Amino acid sequence: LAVTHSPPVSYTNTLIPQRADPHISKHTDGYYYFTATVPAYDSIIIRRSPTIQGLSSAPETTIWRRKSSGIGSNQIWAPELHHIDGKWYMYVALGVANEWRIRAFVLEGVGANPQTATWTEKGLINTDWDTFSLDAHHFQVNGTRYLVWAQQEPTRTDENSSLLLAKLLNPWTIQRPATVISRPLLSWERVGYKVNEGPATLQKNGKIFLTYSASATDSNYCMGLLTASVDADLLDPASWSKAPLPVFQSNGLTGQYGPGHNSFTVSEDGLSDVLVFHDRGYPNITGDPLNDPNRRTRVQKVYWKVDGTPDLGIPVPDGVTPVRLRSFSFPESYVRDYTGTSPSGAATLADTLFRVVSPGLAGGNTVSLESASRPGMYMRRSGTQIRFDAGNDSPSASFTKEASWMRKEGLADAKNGVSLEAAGATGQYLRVTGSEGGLVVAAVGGDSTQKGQATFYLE
Ligand SMILES: OC[C@@H]1O[C@@H](O)[C@H](O)[C@H]1O
Repeated sequence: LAVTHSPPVSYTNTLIPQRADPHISKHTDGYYYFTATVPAYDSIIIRRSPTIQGLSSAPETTIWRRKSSGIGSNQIWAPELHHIDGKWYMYVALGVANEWRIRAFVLEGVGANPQTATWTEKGLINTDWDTFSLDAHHFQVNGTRYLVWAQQEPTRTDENSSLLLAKLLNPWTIQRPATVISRPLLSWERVGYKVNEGPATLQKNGKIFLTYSASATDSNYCMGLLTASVDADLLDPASWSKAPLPVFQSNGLTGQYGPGHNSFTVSEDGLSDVLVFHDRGYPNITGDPLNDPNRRTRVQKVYWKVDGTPDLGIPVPDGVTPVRLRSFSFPESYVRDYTGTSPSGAATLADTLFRVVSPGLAGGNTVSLESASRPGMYMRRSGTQIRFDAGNDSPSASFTKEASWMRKEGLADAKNGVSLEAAGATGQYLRVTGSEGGLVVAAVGGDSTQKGQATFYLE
């Protein structure tokens, strides 16, 4: 299985404050379309931009507003915009005033640009049960259109929602009966509320990866992963295997809490998969988390494991998204963060994420590598060894120099690779010593092995 390697992405988080359940989709007109839940739960908005980062400042159009009575006169949750057979469809959960009655609903939009399209109501998605239903997501596999959504099963009222799947007869009508493909049975799915919701899909390597969110929408909120083969009978629950542990969750070191209700899109160059999700920048919430307006939209790159499955890693810190440095000499190993003077054990994706700080701590045209999983920790040379140490507000001159590097063309691949020469130590380069990721700083002569050890690909 060919592992997907793609150039780094560069986005700045937070992308959009106070926008939850973010849905970004790239359309054939070259625009990214964004919709999400607004804190007042009273309208459906759309933004568009030729770039993902541009969505942060793009004007927001309201295409639908809360009604005075009936369905749509209360919560408006988790809209998703899909273009199907030449028309736009907005899947959204709508509530009814003065009662806890939320149901999945569909709007249809006619017009090239959904911000100016003519929107009409196609009505409720008629499922088998008249119960709490939300977070409908449309996807297509081998030409068949499916809808997956969250709904409370009438026989399991001690739980809030399971994930249901059905074929679509048309964009607003499912083929019944639907199939339950996942229930909130694992401990991490049942903290605060017993929830499986916010499904999203990504297809690659002959597989369909369905992420979903679990537990209450506070810092316990996290994401799970269901996987099936694209050739399987997706309506057979046995076709889906569930990851036993969360694949994305709160991270105190990066300051990200309750990440979830994601969508997937692709980078501008079309080469990278991009995870779009919401979280908060603080763990503690007073009152019902749904009344806290600060779920914000964030984006980061999806990496792929050698077994062809997605690796979401950790929610990265605020600021510019990090990169990985893959070794030229040891193609499946990466520069990694570690404590002490050498790495031990297998590296996680998180260990290999670095922010390229430019200019570096030594200023000028140096760069520094800051660990994204341990913000504030910098890669520095200590004699011929490499350590990761905390920079502080007034780092010593020796620290800034030892933690700064000259970014050069790759010694073994000038076109695509990079090499890092120690600032203030001409000819001394960062070199990886083996597939376990040990690092040294040493001279590189004409020897191709040494040049290879000193060359990295940014991802
Ligand atoms: O944001 C409103 C709701 O909160 C989450 O629980 C759901 O996924 C979403 O529909």
